[in-house]
Amino acid sequence: MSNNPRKFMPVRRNGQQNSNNTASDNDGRASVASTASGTSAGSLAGPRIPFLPSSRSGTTTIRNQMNELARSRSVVKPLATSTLLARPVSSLRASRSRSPVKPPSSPTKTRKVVFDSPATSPTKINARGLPGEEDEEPFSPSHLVDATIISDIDLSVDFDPNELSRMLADEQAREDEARSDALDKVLVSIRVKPINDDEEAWKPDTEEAKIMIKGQYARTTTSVNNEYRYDNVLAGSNNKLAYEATARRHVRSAMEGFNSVVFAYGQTASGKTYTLSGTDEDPGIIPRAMRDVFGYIKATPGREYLLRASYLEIYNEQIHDLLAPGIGVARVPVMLQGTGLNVTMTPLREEVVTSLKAVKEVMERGESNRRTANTDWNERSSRSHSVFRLVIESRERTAEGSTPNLPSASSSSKLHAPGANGVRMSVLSLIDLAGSEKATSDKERAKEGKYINTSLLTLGTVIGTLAENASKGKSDHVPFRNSKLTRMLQPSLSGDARISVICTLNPSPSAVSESLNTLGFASRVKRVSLNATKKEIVDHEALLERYRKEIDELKAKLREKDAQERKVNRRLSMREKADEHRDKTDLNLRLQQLSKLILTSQSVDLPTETAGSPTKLDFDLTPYELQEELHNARKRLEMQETQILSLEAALAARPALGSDAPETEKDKLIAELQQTNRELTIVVQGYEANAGEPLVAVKEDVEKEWIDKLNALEHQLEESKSWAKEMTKELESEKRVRQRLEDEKRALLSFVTEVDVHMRERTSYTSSLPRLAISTPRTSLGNPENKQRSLGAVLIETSNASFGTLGDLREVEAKE
Ligand SMILES: Nc1ncnc2c1ncn2[C@@H]1O[C@H](COP(=O)(O)OP(=O)(O)OP(=O)(O)O)[C@@H](O)[C@H]1O
Repeated sequence: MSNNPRKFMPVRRNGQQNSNNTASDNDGRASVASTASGTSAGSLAGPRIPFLPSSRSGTTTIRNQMNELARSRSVVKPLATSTLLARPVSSLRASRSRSPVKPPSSPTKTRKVVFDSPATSPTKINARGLPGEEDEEPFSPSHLVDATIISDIDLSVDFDPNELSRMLADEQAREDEARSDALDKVLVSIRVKPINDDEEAWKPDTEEAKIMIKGQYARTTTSVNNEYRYDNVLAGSNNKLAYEATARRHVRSAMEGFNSVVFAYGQTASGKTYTLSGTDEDPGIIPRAMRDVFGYIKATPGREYLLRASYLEIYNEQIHDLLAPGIGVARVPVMLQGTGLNVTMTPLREEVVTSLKAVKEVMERGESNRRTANTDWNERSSRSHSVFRLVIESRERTAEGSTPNLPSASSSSKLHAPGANGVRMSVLSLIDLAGSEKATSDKERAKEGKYINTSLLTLGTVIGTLAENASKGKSDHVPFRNSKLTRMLQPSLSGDARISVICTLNPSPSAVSESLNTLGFASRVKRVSLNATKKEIVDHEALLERYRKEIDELKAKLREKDAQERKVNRRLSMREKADEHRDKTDLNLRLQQLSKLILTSQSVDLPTETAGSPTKLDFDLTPYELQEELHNARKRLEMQETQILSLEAALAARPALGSDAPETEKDKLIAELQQTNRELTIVVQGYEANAGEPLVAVKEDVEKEWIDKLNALEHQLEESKSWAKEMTKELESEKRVRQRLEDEKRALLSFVTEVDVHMRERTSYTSSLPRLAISTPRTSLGNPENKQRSLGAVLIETSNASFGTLGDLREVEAKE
């Protein structure tokens, strides 16, 4: 389990873990991973329980808590999504109104109902799952998990509280769709920007989906119509509501195989960008749409998907690929080719995206390219049309086609036979149009304004003609070719897409005439008829199919190699064995890379947050924390792998240039290829640097450890050296003392010898004299030898007394 990063759930460090409803924001995010994977795992492969080390007693409690939480989710989540949806909407509404979802007084009580109260339990339990007081309805097993008893604690901490209502809204939308075929018309919504000024010229009625101009301002216009009705009229700043009302259905349609277009139209500063992009706190249509795309994949186990994103802008009637290499004007402009429904853009870079994070990265890159094109990018952004496109390829999953590193046994039974269906391909286009504006005296602005107004005017004319044709059954010429914008939108506007238009309005009295224009455009768009159909494309056109084929081939090759390996009596040299091993590793690597590009409900990860991993390994981390580090590192590597593959895919998808193509075209292509090559090199270098990062970290740590040790040893050495110096000094002084003593000894000996000689001479002289009657006591001096000795001893003692070194002298003598 720990080998598969997707199955690993990161948990905060330092013993913090998700705990009930007191979890912090960060905990909430961490548990998104578990909830998201837990949901799909619950339906296909059982609940995923995070890796937790069993040896550490401190974490055992955490593990128990987590496991309990996982068990509770495995019971509650599938029912919270699928079972609730399976019930009629009306009954759900009834049950919600009877007993609204409330936080329980004690979190453990609700869980007890799920796990500890078997049907035989004599305890009476009420509909809220609490023992004791009874409700009117007696407890029955069918109430075990129900909308009425699911409390917040049973949902993950990050569970969107409006998820249920969104599902209900979905159901409602589905019913609406089936009833009125609403998506065969353009969905037209008006969004009125809130202004601080009390004075507003317009009065939106969101309930009735109409907007009225206030009396005093109506008189100032030539319009006879003072009230306008649309599919939606929105006021306020809530982007979530705006998304749900205007774009959600279209995103789902795109996932189901219909081309879908959502665009915002309106005067400058009326709120188009706010509606499409939103803010960090309240994301707009594009980020919400992307989240729903991945949510849809997650909720659709029967299909597999390949997503490709592109981002472009139309500025001064030129299309710029915001993801293409080159900067600003150096970038090769995108050309529109083909006619009618077959208009294509080339060269246009499409990048395979496998996660929300990757989509965000693509968008940010696009924005930054936009910025480099013009220092005053903010100004420019409002003066160019920007188009974010997501190509969605999908097909039914087959048992063979299930991703290789996932457990297919449990899911294969749900899958269809191979080749049952072709590949569906659709494009979701999210367009932020430039703001329409009045004439200006500034030359540059006037030029931009001319282009903007030309394209918007052409859009209006095209829409008007289409509306006329539709309502009067005519087939008048539609001037699509008069602007790049309308030409690009031709396939969609011709009916082959589901379209939602959000017309943004500045309610200020000073903008009444612009607002009337916008409402006029909205009314015309409303009359356009659409007839979008699902498209199944031939195999070789779909990247998904190409990848799938390659995957199948790789698998076949691997099987063949395995079979060969098993053959008996197969003798291989070491070199052959190494080659074979390397071949297999390469095949496996490519297989894994391709498999990652194909998204399935199991592989999609909704949470986007990945905590930045520290670059150094801390050996004091617990095994669990190290596992977390590893997980983060793997995620980073995966992202880079995907980036490499996206670039490869972009290369593969590049249209081949015919041999008769003009030289300039060839040069352009070569320049582009060189740039792509450079990018690939940079990414690969980054990848390699990252891949080596753990090693670098280990090396740094080991080095640090050894440097510390070395310093300690050097210190020790210094101490020893100074000790040795001291010793040498002492020895020197000892030596000097010894020398002095020897000199003294020698002097003393010669003195003694001299004295002895002198004494002997004196004795012989005395003995030659006539004997004196001197009475000498009979002591030791009676013996001449003793006499001599005693004198020597006396002298020596005298000399010792004067030098005080007799002991030393004796010692030296003894040694000698
Ligand atoms: N519904 C809204 N709620 C709150 N603020 C809004 C809303 N609509 C627009 N705004 C604010 O009004 C300002 C202008 O909005 P925005 O940039 O979205 O206009 P725009 O139509 O995209 O302009 P342009 O055509 O020049 O690009 C921004 O500061 C934005 O935050």
